[in-house]
Amino acid sequence: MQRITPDLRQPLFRTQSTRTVEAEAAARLPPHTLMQRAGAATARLARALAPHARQVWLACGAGNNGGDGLEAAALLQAAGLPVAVTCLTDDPSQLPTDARASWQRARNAGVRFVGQPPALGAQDLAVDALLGLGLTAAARPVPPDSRLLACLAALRGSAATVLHVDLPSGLLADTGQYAPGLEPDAPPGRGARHTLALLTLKPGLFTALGRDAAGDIWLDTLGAAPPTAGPDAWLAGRPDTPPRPHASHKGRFGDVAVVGGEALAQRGMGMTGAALLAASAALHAGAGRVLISLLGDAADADPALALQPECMPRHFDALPLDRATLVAGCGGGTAIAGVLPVLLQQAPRLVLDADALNAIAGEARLQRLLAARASQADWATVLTPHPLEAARLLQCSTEAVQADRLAAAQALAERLACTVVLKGSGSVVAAPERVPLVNPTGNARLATAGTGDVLAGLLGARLAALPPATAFDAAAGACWQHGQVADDWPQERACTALALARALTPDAARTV
Ligand SMILES: NC(=O)C1=CN([C@@H]2O[C@H](COP(=O)(O)OP(=O)(O)OC[C@H]3O[C@@H](n4cnc5c(N)ncnc54)[C@H](OP(=O)(O)O)[C@@H]3O)[C@@H](O)[C@H]2O)[C@@H](O)CC1
Ligand SMILES: [K+]
Repeated sequence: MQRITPDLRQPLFRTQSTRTVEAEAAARLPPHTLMQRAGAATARLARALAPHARQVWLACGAGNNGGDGLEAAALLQAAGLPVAVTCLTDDPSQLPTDARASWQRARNAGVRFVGQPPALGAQDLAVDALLGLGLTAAARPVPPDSRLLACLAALRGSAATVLHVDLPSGLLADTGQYAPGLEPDAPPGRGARHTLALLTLKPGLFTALGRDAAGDIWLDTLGAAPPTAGPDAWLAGRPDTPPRPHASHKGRFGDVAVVGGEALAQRGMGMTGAALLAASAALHAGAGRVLISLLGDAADADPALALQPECMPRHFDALPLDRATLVAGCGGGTAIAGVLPVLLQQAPRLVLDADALNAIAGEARLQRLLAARASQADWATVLTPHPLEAARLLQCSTEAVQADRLAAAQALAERLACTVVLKGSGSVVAAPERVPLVNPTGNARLATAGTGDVLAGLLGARLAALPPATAFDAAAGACWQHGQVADDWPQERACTALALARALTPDAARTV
């Protein structure tokens, strides 16, 4: 069993791939072995998480996830713990074969079966074995049974430590969304939350609503052989940032040019701050030189630029498009559309964010110019949409993007032939013909204006540095570093976008 941390890259498998792993393992082992191993791993972690529990309550569903819970209940009872089980079926003949055997073992061990969830205190432990990999998203004609809903509400609101077996019940393994009718309808309880993933890690644990539902994640492969097929996605690990040689000069770390920051005078909505944040991030992340080209009359940016004298203002026409890494769109307003055709056709390394994405979504010609970049050898293009911007580009709703974030990011990457960072909880990095990646770092402190601009600037710096990173690796590294700085942020200090930009370093070290 291992605890999952952001440092190590991990393979992720969707439901279908996990089913293959399960079938291959089950075929090699005596009957019931996998469930016994799953129950033993659950019992072991349960005891480690709540060594002083006065009560251990296990909520067990009517499938094999429930079987894992029943198996754990038998072992915990045998170890002398005060165990109570609520089982969603009163008739064991309704259980699948393995789960039926575990039900019998729990009975034989003397486990107490209770109809209703018991009251639990903060030192107690609840084990969630209601629904796992067998959960389906299809809407059901009959509403979920009231005992299931009561158990889910008790688990979710519990003050006790909760250990979810394989998946938090109700959460879909592939997407990190809840199945219809099983969404939480109250704020979560204050107890610690853990998930013990079995056989494989599933992408839904790490993106969309999965992070909040799952808490700390553990993996037990149950001794199953690694899957023969490659993973469906990767959980990113700490990026490999090469050390900077002593004999360095600024040319080695590249020029980043930020284009955006529509002036207040343009439409009465000043957005120069966004471009300045991206520029500051690029500078602190180690770009050799940072140029900034503001759109429109930049007079209102002068005081801010004076505070960051390392950033060099440039007219758009004076930018070295062929040599610099361009970060375009941060606070770009409508003015960005005017310079996009030139950027798309002349800038070999390009990060497109915010209003640049909105402009592209609204103009077929810009989409064609974007897709055409793929035919240029060694050109790199990264898009950094949040879910609404991705929805505009895909011409669908935000809900459709969030319903399967991995699939949406991949679809966008294939359609526009570039690297895509779909931002949000568990940012997804996708590129044509690459296995997508989910970022494990970051937290809700990043949900504040300007942090997206910081990410774009950081990405620009990673793309500009030598030795050259691929667009995919630069994007993955930037997401990881951006989130890690927020994860290391001192509790008592406000995490504003500017402070975040200034906490970046060239080597992804912890510096806050
Ligand atoms: N086999 C093995 O050896 C091993 C299996 N393992 C374990 O088995 C788990 C998978 O077990 P599984 O396939 O039996 O499905 P499971 O997650 O228990 O769910 C089935 C239940 O869900 C219900 N249900 C479905 N959708 C629903 C909805 N929308 N809304 C409401 N209810 C819904 C469905 O209801 P039904 O369709 O029958 O009405 C049925 O009652 C896996 O996660 C791991 O823990 C591991 O121990 C390794 C060894
Ligand atoms: K579960």
